[in-house]
Amino acid sequence: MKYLVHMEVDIPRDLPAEERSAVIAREKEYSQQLQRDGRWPEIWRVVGEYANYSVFDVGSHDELHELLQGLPLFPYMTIDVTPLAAHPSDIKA
Ligand SMILES: O=C(O)CC1=CCC(=O)O1
Repeated sequence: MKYLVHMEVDIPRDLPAEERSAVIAREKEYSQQLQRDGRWPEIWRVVGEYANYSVFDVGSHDELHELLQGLPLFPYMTIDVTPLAAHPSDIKA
């Protein structure tokens, strides 16, 4: 099942710089592991914003929920999820 996910990041300004760098590094590692195993096939920066659009390819709503809750930046994010279905005009389908 595929999902379009919008993540907007808002890290509090008073978070110490070291903690900020550490959480961003953990986020990158977590994300790249999911990209490698195929569950996070697309990630795109939104131009001019600390936000991304991502595509997740997972087995269930519950699995996606667990993955999103596990994001190191989860406490600092606003997340919107759109479930995707096949389009009848898609020539790949
Ligand atoms: O920078 C972002 O958009 C938040 C994020 C998600 C995965 C990652 O590495 O950073």
